[in-house]
Amino acid sequence: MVEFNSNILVTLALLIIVTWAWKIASWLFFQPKRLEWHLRRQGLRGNPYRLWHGDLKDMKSSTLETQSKEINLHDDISSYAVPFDHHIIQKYGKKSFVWIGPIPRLNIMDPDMIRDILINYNTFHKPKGNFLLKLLVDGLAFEEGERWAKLRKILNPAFNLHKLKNMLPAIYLSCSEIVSKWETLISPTGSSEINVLPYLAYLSADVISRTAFGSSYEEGRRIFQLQKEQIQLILENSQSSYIPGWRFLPTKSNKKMKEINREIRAIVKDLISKREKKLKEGEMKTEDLLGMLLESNIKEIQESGNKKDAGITIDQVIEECKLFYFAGQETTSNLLAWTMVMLATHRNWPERAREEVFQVFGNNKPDFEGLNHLKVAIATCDYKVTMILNEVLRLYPPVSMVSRKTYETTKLGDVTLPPGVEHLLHITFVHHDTELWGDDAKEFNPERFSQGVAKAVQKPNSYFPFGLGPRICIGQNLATIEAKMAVAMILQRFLFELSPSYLHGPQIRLTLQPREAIEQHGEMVWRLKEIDLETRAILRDVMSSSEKRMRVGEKDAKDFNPERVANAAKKPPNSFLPFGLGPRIRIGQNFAMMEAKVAIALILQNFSFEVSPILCTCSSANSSTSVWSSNNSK
Ligand code: HEM
Repeated sequence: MVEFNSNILVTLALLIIVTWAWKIASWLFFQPKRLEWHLRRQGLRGNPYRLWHGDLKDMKSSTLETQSKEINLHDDISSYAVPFDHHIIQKYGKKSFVWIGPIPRLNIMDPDMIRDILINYNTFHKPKGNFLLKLLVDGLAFEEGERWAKLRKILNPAFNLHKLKNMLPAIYLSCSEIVSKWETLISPTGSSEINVLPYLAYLSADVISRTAFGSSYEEGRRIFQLQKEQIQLILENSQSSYIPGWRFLPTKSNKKMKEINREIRAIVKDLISKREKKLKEGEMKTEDLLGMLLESNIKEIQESGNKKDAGITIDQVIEECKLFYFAGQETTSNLLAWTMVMLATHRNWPERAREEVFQVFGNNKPDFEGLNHLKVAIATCDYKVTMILNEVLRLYPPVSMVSRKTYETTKLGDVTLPPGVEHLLHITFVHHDTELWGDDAKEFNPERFSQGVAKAVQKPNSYFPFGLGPRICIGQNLATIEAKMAVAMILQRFLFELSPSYLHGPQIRLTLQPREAIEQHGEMVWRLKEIDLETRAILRDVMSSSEKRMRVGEKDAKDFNPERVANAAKKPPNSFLPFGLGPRIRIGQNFAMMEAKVAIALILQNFSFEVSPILCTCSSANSSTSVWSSNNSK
């Protein structure tokens, strides 16, 4: 009997071992080989499958090698930020694939395919099984099918543009805190070098804290810090190959990640219960995301006739709140960081946008009483600032790629995909494609959006910084309002330029970030110069009078006649070149002009002056001393 039992046990153990061995062999070898055969048969190309790692090792080394170097602002960022995929596309063409371990991932850059994939969200799913990412966030962004539809229905009302306008005071407070802080950091001489990155990160975390929880940044601070730590751990883990079951092992980093997750959940839970208590006591209006989410949830339950599974549980509410932080913080702060880089290096654009900001905001700081005006201002401050933000989102899309996976045989264009293939929709590559955007695709030119997004694109679906279709970013309006408000308030108060120590090198760590943000030790510094109220008024006048000057004709070439410069465009090309010409034109041109305009305007406002009789105009520049006699005109 004992012998019989032990025979059964041995057979069972053997059976289990053989089954697992077969599963592992299939997962590591037979399945990838079968998928490869299907793809190659249909004209798709990529590296031959290499056991377990696929292309992961090459991907890691090519990223490290490429990103150890610095690039110029005008260089192509696609080959820098996503070097391996870029290399594969160059080598095998647009119909190519990359091996993510044993899984082939197609490179998708065709706008029609992008539409087909993102519209058919029930066929093309978000790849599941990324446990590490799930530790960081879960909820709407990772749900599928009916669960996703139910959640989206409950969450949608909270992100409605009309409701978001009620959050303007909260967003204003966050922006105001940052610009006031910068004002205090600026030295009495009026200009200072400030590392703006931490402030931009603070700003978008603060906006989420205030709009989601109606509380200050301080209360949400811990969540923000913990999520940053979690992202770091996840990135470290995701760089090694995936091993099934690894997550259950009590490794140091697995334990740390679970601990962080528990702490974040506890903080959010506490915030929610305080919120619910206040709601019950009728103390607080429901004008924050959490309040609206809870309200919308109650409505959903009531409309379903109080069905048990209608609405969402407290655990799901916690996940959504974590998701707001995750999805909204880094994305928006990177949008702002790239906007500042672009404005600092394309000086005519801040001037043009500043003019618009002065027109809608006036010279005064917007304050609480002026919030109604602010609502109108933000809605109308819609031209140049929006053009700039659209162009930044095109060139530096914070979410630079989205992925999908098919779990059944699916047709995509002229290819039939076997189940198990992933798709990477390269937002950056599509946004930089000269076939879709013209020869200047890689240049910063907000003008292309002057007639709106629909007219800027040559082919539909070639611009999708917020995704497309039913799963388009739910926070798009919130991010846009925050970015507009922040850019407007920064332009209204500061002139800025990049510090010479800035190193350009956009890299993807979940989002597309400046190199400094990743290296953490580097600094993305701007030389900020505060524009005081008086100067703002002068600046505004200088700007509007420049329009009048444009209409004036020319006089004799040797006379001092500033009016002629306004007509320089009518002169033969290249006959006015005080800052040089071509690609090496002085980078500081606009900054110098702005500074000179402000200085001259202030001098003219405060002094009348004349050249002293002792000034000798024919002596050499080195030996002569310019002397003015001035009278304070006040
Ligand atoms: C500049 C800022 C932002 C950018 C560029 C951005 C980009 C995107 C993109 C491309 C997607 C689609 C992902 C996919 O299809 O796989 C997405 C989805 C999402 N975003 Fe954003 N986002 C931004 C800000 C925000 C903010 C502020 C929030 C919330 C507070 C947010 C919440 C979400 C959520 C919840 C989803 C998932 C939607 C769903 O699956 O139904 N995002 N975002």
